[in-house]
Amino acid sequence: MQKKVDVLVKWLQDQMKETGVKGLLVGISGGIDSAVVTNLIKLAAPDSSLGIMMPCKSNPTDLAHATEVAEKARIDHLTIDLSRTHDVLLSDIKTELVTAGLHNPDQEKLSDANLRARLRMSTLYTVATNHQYLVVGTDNAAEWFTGYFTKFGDGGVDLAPLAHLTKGEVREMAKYLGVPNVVVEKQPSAGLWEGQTDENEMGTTYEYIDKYLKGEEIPEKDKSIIEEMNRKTAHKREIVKIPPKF
Ligand SMILES: Nc1ncnc2c1ncn2[C@@H]1O[C@H](COP(=O)(O)OP(=O)(O)OC[C@H]2O[C@@H]([n+]3cccc(C(=O)O)c3)[C@H](O)[C@@H]2O)[C@@H](O)[C@H]1O
Ligand SMILES: Nc1ncnc2c1ncn2[C@@H]1O[C@H](COP(=O)(O)OP(=O)(O)OP(=O)(O)O)[C@@H](O)[C@H]1O
Ligand SMILES: [Mg+2]
Repeated sequence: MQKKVDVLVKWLQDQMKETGVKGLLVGISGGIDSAVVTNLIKLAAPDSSLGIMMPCKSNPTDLAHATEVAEKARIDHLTIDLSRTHDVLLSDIKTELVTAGLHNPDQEKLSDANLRARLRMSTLYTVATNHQYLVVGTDNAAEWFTGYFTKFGDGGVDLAPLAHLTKGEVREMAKYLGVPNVVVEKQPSAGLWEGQTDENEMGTTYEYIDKYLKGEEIPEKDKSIIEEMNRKTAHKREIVKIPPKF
């Protein structure tokens, strides 16, 4: 595991050198992926790394876990609460849509959720510009393959160091790096609405996604969910589409 950590830390340091930035930052959610990235950026840039907690009508336990992660990693951190901003922007958008007779209530929960992820992205880039840092993302191989992230939200980052690690490998790395147990053991959740868990929403499990990625056998039903997610989200892994030259 030390070798894997060394490879990722060196890669992060190389990216800093190549781009000439002064440091690295990450959003710390209280979940395991950002906990691992927090530790990696602190190792890569001990004096120029930053974690940002961004509750947005979130469960207060998540902020408590995020604070534990940051304190244990001894990383500089700050909290920016996005609840009020989210309320204002969402209600302004909704008012205009309702007035124009264009509001679609069936999509309300998802657009509310994705706005949270995109406000976090905007916040991270605002601080990144201020500090001349890069924004480090937390997507692991399972999330990257299935496209289980918000396009230009938590997917809108400069670097994605965990993109080749399965969720199981992220968990092993978290234990190795000393991430608090309560974070290692909790259910993965995007925290975008009350009671959301990744596995419930996806309709399959990280265990099956990890197995699939390692070329192991999994039930046909899960295989088709995973392949369908991958197919439908191809656009999230590409840069913006442009028309052919004319
Ligand atoms: N074929 C295509 N080519 C180009 N663009 C295409 C497209 N199909 C949709 N789009 C665009 O993409 C948008 C849909 O993508 P997107 O906005 O990402 O939205 P969508 O994939 O519908 O939702 C994001 C999913 O990621 C989950 N999530 C989000 C954030 C964090 C985490 C987590 O694990 O922490 C999970 C969230 O719970 C939800 O299930 C459409 O509104 C459209 O603008
Ligand atoms: N409340 C939050 N504060 C700061 N950053 C957040 C918050 N919620 C989400 N994020 C950012 O969005 C990323 C995507 O969330 P995601 O849930 O996939 O990762 P995680 O919470 O670290 O791990 P897990 O998938 O196990 O819950 C987080 O890793 C973090 O960088
Ligand atoms: Mg989470």
